[in-house]
Amino acid sequence: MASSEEDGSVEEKENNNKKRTKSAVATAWLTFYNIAMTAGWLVLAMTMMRFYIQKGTHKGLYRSIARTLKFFQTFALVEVGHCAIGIVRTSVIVTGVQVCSRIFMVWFITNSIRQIQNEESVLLFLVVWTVTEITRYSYYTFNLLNHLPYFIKWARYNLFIVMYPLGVIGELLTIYAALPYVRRSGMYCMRLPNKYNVSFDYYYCLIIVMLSYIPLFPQLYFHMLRQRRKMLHGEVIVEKDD
Ligand SMILES: CCCCCCCCCCCCC[C@@H](O)CC(=O)SCCNC(=O)CCNC(=O)[C@H](O)C(C)(C)COP(=O)(O)OP(=O)(O)OC[C@H]1O[C@@H](n2cnc3c(N)ncnc32)[C@H](O)[C@@H]1OP(=O)(O)O
Repeated sequence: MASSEEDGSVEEKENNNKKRTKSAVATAWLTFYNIAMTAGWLVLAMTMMRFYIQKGTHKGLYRSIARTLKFFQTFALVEVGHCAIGIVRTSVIVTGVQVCSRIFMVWFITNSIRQIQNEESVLLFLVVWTVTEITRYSYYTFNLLNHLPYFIKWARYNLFIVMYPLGVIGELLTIYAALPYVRRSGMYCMRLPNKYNVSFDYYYCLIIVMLSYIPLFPQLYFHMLRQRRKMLHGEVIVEKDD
């Protein structure tokens, strides 16, 4: 009996040690990740401001930041992994939709269709994303370091109220502007007959993507409103599992 109790406590200690090491490694990685992402989006903000001050126009701005934007926005895929392995307490689905829709906007819309890169709507979502991500990653960083200034917490859980709809407007207007070019060029389309016997029309795919904002965006927005109530007003919220 005594020996099994001893075994139990040794096992428990080992488990606790493993958890501690795992959480120390996870915290170190998350701190590094969030600092790198804050820095990346700050570089984007500074490049955009410098471009606008020097040229006095937003035309050509996308080209000047394209590489940095593609790198940091694509790297955010790591966040889906963070949720999947459980080192952050966020839904894989919510994070997955958020990150994938952004990657889609960058790679399959803005980067692929040169003719729309100078649209005002592109500038709108770029500015909104940049402000949001600098706030979000600096919030996570200071939070992990246990030195979170209240104004960053306030910004994280208030700015999105306006920024989220503005970002969505920018994204939807950009996809809408892309439609005529996609239709005319037939890009990413597969017409029958072909050896795979599959037909795909990117134009209709884009219309479906636009329509999918109707059910998906409110879920992300209400998720953030619940987070806001929890973080700023201390409300206990029971979330359903994925
Ligand atoms: C393939 C084709 C796809 C086509 C799909 C088309 C449909 C698309 C519809 C979607 C529209 C999206 C539009 C969007 O792109 C527009 C914009 O973004 S505009 C700019 C405004 N945006 C925002 O404000 C973004 C808000 N969203 C988010 O912040 C996150 O992405 C989200 C995952 C939605 C929510 O975040 P989360 O659930 O993580 O909330 P919290 O920040 O409160 O965090 C919860 C806890 O997790 C800890 N955490 C999370 N991440 C980290 C991290 N990196 N490091 C450390 N800790 C982290 C956090 O601290 C919390 O922990 P605790 O509860 O212990 O305090």
